[in-house]
Amino acid sequence: MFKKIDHVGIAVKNLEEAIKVWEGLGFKVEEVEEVPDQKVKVAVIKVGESRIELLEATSEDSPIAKFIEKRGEGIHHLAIGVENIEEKLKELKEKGYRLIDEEPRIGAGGAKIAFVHPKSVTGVLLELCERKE
Ligand SMILES: C[C@@H](C(=O)O)C(=O)SCCNC(=O)CCNC(=O)[C@H](O)C(C)(C)COP(=O)(O)OP(=O)(O)OC[C@H]1O[C@@H](n2cnc3c(N)ncnc32)[C@H](O)[C@@H]1OP(=O)(O)O
Ligand SMILES: [Co+2]
Repeated sequence: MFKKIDHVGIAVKNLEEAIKVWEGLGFKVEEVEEVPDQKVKVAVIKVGESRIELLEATSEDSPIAKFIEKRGEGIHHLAIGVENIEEKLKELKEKGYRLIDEEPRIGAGGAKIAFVHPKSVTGVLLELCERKE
């Protein structure tokens, strides 16, 4: 059911500056994409079978803006690749996990994504991600 760690999301104040820092480490940004539905701009770094997602808010009311206001820059969410996101959401709902998204939404790279509330997952914002590889 779980395929792999799809990506780790990192909240950053300024994407261009963050890209310089991460590329200085030797990583390579594959693409930069805006995801208006999530009010974010994303820089994707491939690391083996997983990714690092650098996230900048595109509006004041972006979840990333609120997160940085409260906690500063840092790890924001953990995304796990799943075979069938609808099935997983149904299972977690039945088990009483607090779903932020009852239905999947479209995320970076056209993946189907849905979030589970951090209060239900030991303080971790969990993203389920179904991606056509
Ligand atoms: C591009 C796409 C993709 O992969 O394709 C993405 O990733 S988009 C990535 C951006 N989109 C998202 O994050 C969408 C899902 N996120 C949300 O719906 C929101 O950010 C929530 C997670 C519901 C939090 O929003 P809310 O307005 O409730 O903020 P809040 O500060 O009042 O947070 C409520 C409680 O959750 C905690 N909290 C908030 N954000 C957290 C996070 N990222 N990790 C762990 N805990 C977190 C706060 O500390 C607070 O706990 P205390 O009360 O104990 O202080
Ligand atoms: Co993500």
